[in-house]
Amino acid sequence: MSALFAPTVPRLAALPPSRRALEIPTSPDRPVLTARVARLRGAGSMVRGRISRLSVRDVRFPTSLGGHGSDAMHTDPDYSAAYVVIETDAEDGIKGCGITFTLGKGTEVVVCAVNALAHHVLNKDLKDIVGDFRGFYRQLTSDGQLRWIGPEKGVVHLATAAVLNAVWDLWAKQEGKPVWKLLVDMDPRMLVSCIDFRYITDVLTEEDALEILQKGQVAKKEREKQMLAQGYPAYTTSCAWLGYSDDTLKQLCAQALKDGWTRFKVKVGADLQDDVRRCQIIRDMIGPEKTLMMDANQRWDVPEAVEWMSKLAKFKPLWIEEPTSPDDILGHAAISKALVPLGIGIATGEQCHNRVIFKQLLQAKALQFLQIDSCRLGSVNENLSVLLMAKKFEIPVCPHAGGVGLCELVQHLIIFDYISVSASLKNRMCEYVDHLHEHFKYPVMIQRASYMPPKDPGYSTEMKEESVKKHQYPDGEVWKKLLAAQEN
Ligand SMILES: C[C@H](O)[C@@H](O)[C@@H](O)[C@H](O)C(=O)O
Ligand SMILES: [Mg+2]
Repeated sequence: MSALFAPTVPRLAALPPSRRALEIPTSPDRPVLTARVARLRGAGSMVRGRISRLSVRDVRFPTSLGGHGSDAMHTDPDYSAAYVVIETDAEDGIKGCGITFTLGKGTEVVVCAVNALAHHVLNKDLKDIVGDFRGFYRQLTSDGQLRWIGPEKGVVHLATAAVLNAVWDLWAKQEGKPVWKLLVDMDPRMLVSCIDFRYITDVLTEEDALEILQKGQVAKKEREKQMLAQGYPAYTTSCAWLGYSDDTLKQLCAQALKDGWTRFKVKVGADLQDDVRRCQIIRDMIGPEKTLMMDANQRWDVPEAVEWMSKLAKFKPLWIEEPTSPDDILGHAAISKALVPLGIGIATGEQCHNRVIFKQLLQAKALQFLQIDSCRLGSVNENLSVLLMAKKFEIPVCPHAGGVGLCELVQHLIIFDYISVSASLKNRMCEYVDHLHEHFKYPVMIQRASYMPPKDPGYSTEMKEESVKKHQYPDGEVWKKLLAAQEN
């Protein structure tokens, strides 16, 4: 269902001045706002226009019909997105598109949350937003009424990500650069000004962040060239969804090997005997040298995770992903302590609420591979803080991708990370899943099992209008047919 927001009179205008002050969460550093805007202008920035319109649509793909995306906890996922488009009055016709990844019915709840946040964006000058991005991020995440159903977690945070992803897309399009390049070229002080450091200054201060980013400037040009020539290494999850038959698994694995893939992820966690059989098939097919990862999608309690993985250790997995609840930091630490001696690392992050939980996972030595997600955290802004914390703790970042659009988005973050932050490819790779790219205007490009840096301006978030129309729920052609068939 589509919800459209025409320009409205700002809600604040109706309030007496005394209340207005209460309604606007002040930016931590509003006094330097003008300095930042000046810096933007000084950098020859092209930023322009006032946000005049925001629309959000519920777009769903019936992936559950083929068992695609299935795991031990999500047995029938319909890959979906709350798809946000923002427009400005700048008359250049450029729109910012943002998504957040959801599953089926969850989308309608996220769409409501985007609508509830829309007034923070409407009638704002893009220049003011990006000139004080930290302040704007905090305005969205500190809404005095909406933060009660977060804060910075769950539905309201997914919605924040969709909105901010659209802002980043708009900004990068206006600058004529892909987001990764916008970030790589950005002055480190400006990058730092996009991050909300609240709650993480015990491990990462603004000064620490600046120092990391300044060090990252060294040999940056060479790393950029390297990325453009070779791309960022990827692994595939496409062969081994839990709902696939052994025949499908074998067929897809054979094809992936032919296509040059060397790193594979298999879903586990529902039934031990099934896991043993499927892991044996895949290990036999890929041989002892290629990399295998396992993903339990939060299925186990802590002792169960250790016991189960001890039985799968013979298949030499590099990591077990989400062995238990994503909120259980100490549980992850305990599992890590038990499994690292067996050569198995812990990976987690696709359902990690925010930078605070990532901070604690790092502090507690609860993970060996950190999986950022472009749509679960508060967009580029919050992801920047996590990339910098991971660098400080020297933990490799291996982003979560797949779903619908996650590969398109996260490639920008990890390419930036390599060029400007980590400067390392050791133990690093980005997830790839071969679904639904055809619905995007600027789909990812994979060559030799690597992500080739996107060249089109923006965040690669724009979907093809005909795909959106067809898959909108429940009125799109695809869903009308499916729903009618269900009734008969
Ligand atoms: C429901 C989804 O497909 C998940 O299974 C998927 O994101 C997965 O955890 C992954 O790591 O790719
Ligand atoms: Mg996973």
